Amino acid sequence: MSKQGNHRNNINPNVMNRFRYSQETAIEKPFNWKQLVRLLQYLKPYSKNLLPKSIIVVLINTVIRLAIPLIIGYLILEKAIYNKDADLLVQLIVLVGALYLIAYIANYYRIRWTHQLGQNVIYDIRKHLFTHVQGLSNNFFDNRSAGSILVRIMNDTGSLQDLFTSGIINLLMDMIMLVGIIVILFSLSPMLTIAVMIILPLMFFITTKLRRNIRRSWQDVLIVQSKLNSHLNESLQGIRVTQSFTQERENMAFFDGINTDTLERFRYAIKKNSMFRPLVELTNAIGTIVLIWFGVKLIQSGDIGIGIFVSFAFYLGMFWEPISRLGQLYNQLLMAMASSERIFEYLDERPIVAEIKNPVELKNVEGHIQFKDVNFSYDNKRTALKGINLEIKPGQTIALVGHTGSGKTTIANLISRFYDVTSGTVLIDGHDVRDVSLKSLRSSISIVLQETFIFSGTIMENIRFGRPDATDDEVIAAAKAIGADSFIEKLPHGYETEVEERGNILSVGERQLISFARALLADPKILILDEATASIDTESEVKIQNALRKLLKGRTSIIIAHRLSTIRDSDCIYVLDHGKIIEQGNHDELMEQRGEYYKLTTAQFKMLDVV
Ligand SMILES: Nc1ncnc2c1ncn2[C@@H]1O[C@H](COP(=O)(O)OP(=O)(O)OP(=O)(O)O)[C@@H](O)[C@H]1O
Repeated sequence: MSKQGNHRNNINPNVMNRFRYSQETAIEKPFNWKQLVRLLQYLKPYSKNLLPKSIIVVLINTVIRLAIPLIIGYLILEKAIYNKDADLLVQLIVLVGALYLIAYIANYYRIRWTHQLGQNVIYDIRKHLFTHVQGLSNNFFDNRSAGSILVRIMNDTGSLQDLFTSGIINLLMDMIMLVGIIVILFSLSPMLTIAVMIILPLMFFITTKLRRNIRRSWQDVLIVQSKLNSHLNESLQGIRVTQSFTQERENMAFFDGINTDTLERFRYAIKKNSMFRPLVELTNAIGTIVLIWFGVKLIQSGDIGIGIFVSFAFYLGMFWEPISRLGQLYNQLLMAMASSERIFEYLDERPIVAEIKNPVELKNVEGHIQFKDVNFSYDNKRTALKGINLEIKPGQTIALVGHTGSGKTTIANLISRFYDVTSGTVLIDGHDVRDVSLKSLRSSISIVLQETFIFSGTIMENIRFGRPDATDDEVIAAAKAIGADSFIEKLPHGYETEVEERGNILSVGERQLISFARALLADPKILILDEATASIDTESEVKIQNALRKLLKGRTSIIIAHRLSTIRDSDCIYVLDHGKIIEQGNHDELMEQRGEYYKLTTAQFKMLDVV
């Protein structure tokens, strides 16, 4: 700990400030039944098989455990032994043995089925959450780190496991047990019962007093865990940059810091948590003392027999068990409340880009795109696009050029409806994109980005991503058409070479070629190339130009490029500046105008001359 502290002290504070992650904020809400009921909905699919089966075995087990002390104390001691009835004694012993056996079998199935039930429910919640998160709009992901989303899908659902595995079913068992014991105790000796029950308020006090503390401390653990995940995720993704700037020590210092924080908060939560059981056991001890002291007096005065006292002792032993377990369940519930609040927060998140009821299904897309007076802001503060009007006829190729941050990618984002316009309309084949089903819209568009995402799997699978039903021959044909085939053939296992997530074994240009092949195979009507050729060297670019010509043929294409040589042949070039179109026309027209495009082009030629 002190070592870690020293480690941190030597680091420039400016560096430590670099590590800021969008953090989970603790959601403070009191325990609420509505939330629990919502959580319990996940049991519904099992209401006809696993749930009733588990309840039946729990009931059998509970009833037997309740009956045994009565048989031993009241029937065996008070009736059979007291009356010296040997036959009855043997029968009762056989009965107790048989009941124990049944209880053990029931218990075996209780454990098996409740665990099965718990695992199934967690599987369902995780699936529901992942499916939901996957359908959320881009702005959701803009504001959250991958690490914090990961924590909710994995850790938060995981912490519900105990509740569904043992908690809920045990709750039933414990409640029946408690009520059963109280009823039996009262019927055996009301006076002794009242004496022993004096401890109940103490129990209640303990559970309510610790309640808030425990809940908060578990939330704290989840918060730092999410920070740790975010940092790990970022560190691993940026490992090369970290190593090249020799920032490992700073990275490590920060990691140490949050790792220690996690450990400490966990320790604190455990400390709070572990106070429950000893306190329950303390009350247990007090109860036993009261029983012996008061029970012996009642026996001496002849108010109760020895058999009733023995039954009492049995029941008292059993009585604290469900109370202590209910305390445990209470903890589980508090943790489940914290986790489920966080899970439901995501589940209640609605995609901002939502489909209308009965959306238009785009069929036989022609690829006619129009922007009418489009204004857009990502955050309602800064304007990304201002008064954009443009029209791309089916099969045309247009180019978007302009300085960094001028709004080129934003136009592409609005065509695919990753975001909705702030005002104005974007039309595809005459339909407002907001009226069109997202699936039919996005499956008509392929986007090739500069930063290509390669999924873990084979090269073949990666190219097939855009059209999962394509045959191997079709995949290979697409790769050949693009010119990717020659480098793929040289890989150790050709098309079957496994690439890890992000495709680290491939060069940036090779990844780019794969994404071209992916786009060609998907055969979209609309193609968006966002800086897609930026990572390809000039020699390969000649090949790529040929491939591009094939790729663009018969499609409406939008090319975003800083390297202006790639867009010369476009039907129309739009020059953007601070979210506005400031010039438009084909290459020759714009060169004649001697405006911004002319300046950009000549600047690039001069740079090439210098090189
Ligand atoms: N997800 C986002 N949230 C908030 N603002 C954003 C987001 N994405 C982009 N912006 C802002 O919107 C403006 C336009 O960005 P855009 O990505 O369209 O620029 P660009 O012309 O494609 O730039 P580049 O040539 O660097 O790719 C910029 O000011 C940028 O900071």
